[in-house]
Amino acid sequence: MTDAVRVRGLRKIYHGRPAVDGVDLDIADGEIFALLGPNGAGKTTTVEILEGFRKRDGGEVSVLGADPQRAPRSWRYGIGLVLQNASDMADMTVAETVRHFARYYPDPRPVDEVIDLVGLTEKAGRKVRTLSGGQRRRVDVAIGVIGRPRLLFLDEPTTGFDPEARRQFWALTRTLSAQDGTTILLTTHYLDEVEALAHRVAVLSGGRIRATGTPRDLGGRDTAEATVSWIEDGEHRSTTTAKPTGVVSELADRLGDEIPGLLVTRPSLEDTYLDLIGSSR
Ligand SMILES: Nc1ncnc2c1ncn2[C@@H]1O[C@H](COP(=O)(O)OP(=O)(O)OP(=O)(O)O)[C@@H](O)[C@H]1O
Repeated sequence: MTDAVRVRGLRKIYHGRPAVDGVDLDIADGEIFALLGPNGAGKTTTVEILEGFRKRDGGEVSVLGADPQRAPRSWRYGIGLVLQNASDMADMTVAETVRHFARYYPDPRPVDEVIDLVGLTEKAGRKVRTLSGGQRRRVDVAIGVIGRPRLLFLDEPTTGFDPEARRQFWALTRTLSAQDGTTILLTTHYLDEVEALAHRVAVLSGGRIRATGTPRDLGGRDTAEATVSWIEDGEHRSTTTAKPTGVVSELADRLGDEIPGLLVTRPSLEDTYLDLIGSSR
């Protein structure tokens, strides 16, 4: 598999202080990759360097096979950006806005097809400023994908969404990934978004990658000790163990096949994330 993004030893310094301090990243073609980190971690700086909007102070960067600082204009056609409120332009309708952006690309998707993809067909004739926040964000996505990008950057895409709008947005992101094989780099503060969408996630804190993995195995949480809890003699009991299956079968021998109140848990993504960023501070 080829890599859509390859970064080695990336550094960016502001006023003598590193904001990005030796970051390595590999994002495979077709992957949904999340960059997760607290405020000031260096996410925006990293992503804007990958997008070609900021210059780095050190390291190597390859995005779709080119160095963003030296890439030809045609390179940009392969990149899609979903920026916050890109669609808050003028007094234009949804269709007019999407058509306007289509003109920047040599081989845009059909405007109607993109409006349908983002679920705005019924609103195509409405002025963008009359739409809800979630609907406007869909217009931002339509603008981001109109040029058939191979790599799409989603910057905190669901901030301010209600739960239903978030789920709809997640479904749209999965469709883009599954239908077109679009590689997606997502920055987010939301752990449930990472679990719902990302094939892999990197935790960035203090300008450094603290861990990379699937959301499931991040920081070794899939192999971390489990807590087994149950009810016995009317009391809640629990134990921490590396071998939960053994504990459960022992309990079943003692208490019968239906162990009252049985629960087996491992550290949540939130536990692991807070540990990772906590220990980096
Ligand atoms: N143009 C700039 N000039 C000086 N310092 C900057 C500049 N841009 C970012 N920084 C600093 O670099 C660090 C990383 O900022 P960055 O915006 O990349 O973080 P982030 O992870 O995107 O944070 P957030 O989640 O708050 O958006 C911060 O300490 C920030 O103050």
